[in-house]
Amino acid sequence: MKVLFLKEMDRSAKDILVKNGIQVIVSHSRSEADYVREIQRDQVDGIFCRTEEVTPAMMGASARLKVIAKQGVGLDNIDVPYATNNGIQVVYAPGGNANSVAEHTIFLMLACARRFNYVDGIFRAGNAEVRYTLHDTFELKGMTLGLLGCGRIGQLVAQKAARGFGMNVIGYDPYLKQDALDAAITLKKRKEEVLRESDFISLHMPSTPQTRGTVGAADFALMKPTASFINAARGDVVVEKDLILALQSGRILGAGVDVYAHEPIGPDHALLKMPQVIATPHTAATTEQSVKKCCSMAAQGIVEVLTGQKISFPANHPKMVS
Ligand SMILES: NC(=O)C1=CN([C@@H]2O[C@H](COP(=O)(O)OP(=O)(O)OC[C@H]3O[C@@H](n4cnc5c(N)ncnc54)[C@H](OP(=O)(O)O)[C@@H]3O)[C@@H](O)[C@H]2O)C=CC1
Ligand SMILES: O=C(O)C(=O)CO
Repeated sequence: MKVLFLKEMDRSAKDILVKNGIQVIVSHSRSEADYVREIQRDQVDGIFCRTEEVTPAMMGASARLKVIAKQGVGLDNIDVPYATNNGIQVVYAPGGNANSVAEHTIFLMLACARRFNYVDGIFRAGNAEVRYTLHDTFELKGMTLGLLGCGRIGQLVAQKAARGFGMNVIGYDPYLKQDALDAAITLKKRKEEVLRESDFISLHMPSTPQTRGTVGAADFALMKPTASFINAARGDVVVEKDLILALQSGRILGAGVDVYAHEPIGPDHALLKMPQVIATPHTAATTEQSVKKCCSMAAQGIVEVLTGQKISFPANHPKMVS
């Protein structure tokens, strides 16, 4: 049995697979055509990905393909309907990176509240007296955080924000009920209520055909002009040009952004040009703990599909789609 890693993965993934008699091939391809050639040549049983696209052409290139594994949570880079229709299982790592992303979200909020880019830039440029001219910085305590999407990550953010920082947390999630949620969150029936009442809006919903492009100018228009927008979920859920305009026009105060409509972005991207934007290059889940956990969970999923053996532990269990 052979599994193709679309990029190099953490050692933990390879160790689990090799221990279970599965050969690992690490790809050096960067284009769909090259991946297809490799998959065709090696007739692999599995594909292991991070955020690389896994397309029907790639899945169709090996008659032996039984499993796609994702080191992470968002499955928007995998054509799941194609996999399902062709009997290919998709395994992933729900919750595996939730704490890292929740901590990163808090970091983005704090950095916005303290105008970190501005202060850091001016300090490095030689002005250590910026405290005398600094304005518009504030504590998180007492502020209202509005979550759009209250799943695993949203609920962890809520716990940290409410219990760690004394924030009020409200949320919108059309698929969850109040009694299924962490007590830190007060669920609102309408997204508009959350947008109007919050000092921070933080996005934690997946990118799906239903959510793509659903946060735009009308939503930014409802936010307080003193509010900041945080996105460590997916860039294409937001109409990025509307976010840029809302920031450039001062319609909203700032933003903390980890994900973009088209990744990777270059140094000339408008979001990187604004001091009121704290930007990271999709690193919210990039911690040692999260990478190891997600790699192990996804690798366990591959072993279960390819060998039929159950090796998982309840708290660290991969989820199968299709
Ligand atoms: N920046 C990064 O590195 C990372 C980003 N992510 C992103 O974060 C997303 C959330 O992750 P996680 O919390 O673990 O996932 P979960 O599935 O646990 O939570 C997502 C929640 O959003 C809900 N939801 C779906 N559509 C909407 C909507 N229109 N409005 C409000 N809520 C909605 C979902 O409902 P339902 O389940 O019923 O669809 C679910 O309750 C991932 O899908 C991924 O894209 C995740 C990890 C790392
Ligand atoms: O888990 C995910 O969805 C990620 O974006 C990891 O980088």
